[in-house]
Amino acid sequence: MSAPIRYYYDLMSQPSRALFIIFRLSNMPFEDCVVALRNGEHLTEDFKKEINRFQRVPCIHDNGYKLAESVAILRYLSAKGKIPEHLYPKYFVDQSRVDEFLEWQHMSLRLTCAMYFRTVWLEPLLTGRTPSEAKIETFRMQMERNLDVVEEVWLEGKDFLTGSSLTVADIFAACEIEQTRMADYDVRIKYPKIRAWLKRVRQSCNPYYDVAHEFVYKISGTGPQAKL
Ligand SMILES: N[C@@H](CCC(=O)N[C@@H](CS)C(=O)NCC(=O)O)C(=O)O
Repeated sequence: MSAPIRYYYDLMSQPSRALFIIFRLSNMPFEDCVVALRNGEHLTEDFKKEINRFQRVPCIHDNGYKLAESVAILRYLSAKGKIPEHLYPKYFVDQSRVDEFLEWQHMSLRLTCAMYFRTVWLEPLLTGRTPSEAKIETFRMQMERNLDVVEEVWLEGKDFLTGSSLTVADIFAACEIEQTRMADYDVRIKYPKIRAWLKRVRQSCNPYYDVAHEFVYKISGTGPQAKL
């Protein structure tokens, strides 16, 4: 029997949380390798040489094979039979619908939610400088253009992003949207479909969803009951 994969992650990172939840739902054993981004643990030469040449999380080591990029990791483990079909379909047509979302989200939902989070929460913390209202507004508008697409296109007439049941697409998306809580953004106010969908995603993924988001809840001061 081969050793479990080594999973390098930080639950402050959206794609790290998504894979964490997916691995747990898949009953896939992994060796916990927590990387504290806030302490710069990924910025050392050792990390670059031994763990991930891109100096980011998430990444895995599978019996010496090193792989980064959350979506590549997901596809690799699915090809190895580690991810159940209901989460990431094997039939190419169904799979392509999930892939469509995974490709779409990188430069739209992920980019703009992450930029909003960075501008409102992370950069002030790192630099001590407060962003201007105009800058916050620009990033909020860019993010909301993509939240509009989730609300009006992806969630049009269905309970989950790609159909009637939960897939990895929902998990990746929810983790990106949850990140904005830490920047005091409440997605529930403008987006009733997203609000109801997030509840479904959380229910379908718990207890792992709440475990993965513990830190997000704590930082945002919004406990599980008060939220979504
Ligand atoms: N496209 C990559 C994104 C990875 C990524 O941006 N990771 C961030 C955390 S969410 C990171 O490690 N940042 C550290 C840094 O940039 O210094 C994926 O999906 O895995």
